[in-house]
Amino acid sequence: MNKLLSRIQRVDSLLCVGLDPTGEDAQVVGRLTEVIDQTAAYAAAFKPNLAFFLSRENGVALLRDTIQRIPQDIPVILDGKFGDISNTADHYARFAYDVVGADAVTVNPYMGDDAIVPFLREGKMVFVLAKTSNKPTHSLQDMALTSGGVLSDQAARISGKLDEENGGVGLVVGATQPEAMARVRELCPTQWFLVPGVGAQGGDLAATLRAGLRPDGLGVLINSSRAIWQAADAGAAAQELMMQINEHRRAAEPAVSQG
Ligand SMILES: O=c1ccn([C@@H]2O[C@H](COP(=O)(O)O)[C@@H](O)[C@H]2O)c(=O)[nH]1
Repeated sequence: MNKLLSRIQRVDSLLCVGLDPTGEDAQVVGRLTEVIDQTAAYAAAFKPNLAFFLSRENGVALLRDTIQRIPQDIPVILDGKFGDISNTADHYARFAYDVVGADAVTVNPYMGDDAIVPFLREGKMVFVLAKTSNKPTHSLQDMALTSGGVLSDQAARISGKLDEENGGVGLVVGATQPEAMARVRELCPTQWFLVPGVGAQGGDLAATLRAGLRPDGLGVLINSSRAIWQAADAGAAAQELMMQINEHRRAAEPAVSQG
């Protein structure tokens, strides 16, 4: 958490650069290096998605080398959407933190706090899936609870409780449904949101920031993966998105932190 805050303050950015490497194995290391080097100046964090590494021969080594390439002061969120019984989750946590060197992970809360607790470690962050950016036909997240609200509210509450007890727990909230984000922000007024869904998925950046930003102008990390990876100039794409985010933050004055 401190690493994230320090980084955000140093670069005045809420941009998370997603690393979902596609393309031939022979080119991928070069492209990863290029994207990291060109975008690092604008990145509050990087988010490699585990699937894009595991789908390659030597994917774990590629992931570890990629994380090592990222400047040390930039937090790395490993998007693995982990979620299993605690004994197994403990091994996922060792993989994420000790084997590949991530600073944070994404976790699926379907199996309850059991699946999340093993990832709570001093100095690390856990982003719990709450309201994701996809819009499935049959959505568990939108199922009504007899107690009122929907199932994703319960994920938000679990993450809030764990954050109160341990610190370092945020949520994943997609940018594609700003009204849902406003609801999660109401339930979780202080926590950090990792926000995928702008760029390739078409999320509305302005509406997302209006709904998700905390009064201090912080609290959201806007992720973009394909739109940066596929850009002819990844650095320019990242800089442009960082500037757009900051314009919207500034427009949401008065309480915005200037860095
Ligand atoms: O709700 C979610 C949770 C995670 N993701 C992941 O974020 C990136 C988004 O990629 P784009 O290319 O910017 O669309 C990708 O790794 C997803 O698996 C998400 O999209 N939505």
